Amino acid sequence: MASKQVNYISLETMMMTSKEDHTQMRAFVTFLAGDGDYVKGVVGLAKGLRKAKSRYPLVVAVLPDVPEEHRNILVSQGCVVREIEPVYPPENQTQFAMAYYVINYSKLRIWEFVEFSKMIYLDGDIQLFDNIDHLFDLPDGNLYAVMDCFCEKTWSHTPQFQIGYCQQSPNKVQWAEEQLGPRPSLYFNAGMFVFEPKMSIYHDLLNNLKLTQPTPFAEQDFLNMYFKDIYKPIPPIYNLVLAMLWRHPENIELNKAKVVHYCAAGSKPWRYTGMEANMEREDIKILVKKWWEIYDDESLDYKPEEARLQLLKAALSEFSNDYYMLAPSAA
Ligand SMILES: O=c1ccn([C@@H]2O[C@H](COP(=O)(O)OP(=O)(O)O)[C@@H](O)[C@H]2O)c(=O)[nH]1
Ligand SMILES: OC[C@H]1O[C@H](O[C@@H]2[C@@H](O)[C@H](O)[C@@H](O)[C@H](O)[C@@H]2O)[C@H](O)[C@@H](O)[C@H]1O
Ligand SMILES: [Mn+2]
Repeated sequence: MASKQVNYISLETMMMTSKEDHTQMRAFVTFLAGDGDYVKGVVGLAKGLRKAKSRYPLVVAVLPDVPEEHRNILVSQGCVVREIEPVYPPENQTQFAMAYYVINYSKLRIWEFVEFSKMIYLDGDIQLFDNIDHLFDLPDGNLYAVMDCFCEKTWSHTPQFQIGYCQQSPNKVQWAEEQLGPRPSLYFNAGMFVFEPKMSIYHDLLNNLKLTQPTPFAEQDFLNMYFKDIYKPIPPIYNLVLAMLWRHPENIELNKAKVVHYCAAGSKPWRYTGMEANMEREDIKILVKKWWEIYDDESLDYKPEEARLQLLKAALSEFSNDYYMLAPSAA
């Protein structure tokens, strides 16, 4: 019996011929700036995506000031590291809600990652506790994100905060149109959003930025202005803004949260002390502990050989399906 000559084509060739059309390239993307401790957030995110068995890679858009050592840590965790140039807002006297928000405009560079047809942006202070790959299948042409909450004092500069209005509970305090003008459009938290990179949008974003007076929530305000006509809200389980736990508990089912956003003051797990307002809450302590369990779990570290094997298995199963369909029936 002649040995069955099997020509093992390269894994890369297999992947090139895989069913998934390469215009359907998809990835998660996050943003990292500075040489500080946010790199821990990104490592945690990479491990959380692995624990959730996501099919897609994590691209990290890094500013030039991210040190080689941090970039190597991210590569060792299976991340795709892409350096971007900073984006600055026009000259301004704005008091940003947080002084460092000025660097967050650099997030806009992710619209030029056009080798990907669809991406999900996640802040570095976000963690996944369930698989959200299905969000990549949301219809094209919209930007999908979770609605924010206006009740924290970081919003004290806004009319909605001053009258106690919040889009999360629109009937609690009515928005008086005659005095205040039209109700604000639905407003999303820019810590997580599903979007399609496109050069035409990228250039239009940067051109519009030059003409837009910066505001306290920096690029988040700008993105809400720019995408207000195509923004589509998705449920809070996809970006639990922690303040919702004490501001709108009726809107939250904590055990169903697939994505948690550690954006409340004092809630960054890698800096957590429990001293700031609301940080002594049991649910906050549990969420911080859950973040550390993933961060410290060595079984979730990236293992290149295992990753290649997974790729090979996926490619072989697709390839063999095609092969048996094409191969002559056995004699
Ligand atoms: O020194 C910093 C500050 C911010 N970021 C990135 O910018 C995102 C937005 O900032 P942050 O999450 O602190 O804003 P918040 O959601 O807490 O308002 C972070 O998640 C990080 O991805 C960073 O890499 N280094
Ligand atoms: O640079 C502006 C930032 O704006 C957002 O911050 C949050 C945070 O400040 C909370 O403390 C507020 O309560 C919340 O409403 C606000 O959205 C995004 O999460 C972040 O990625 C970034 O875009
Ligand atoms: Mn954040």
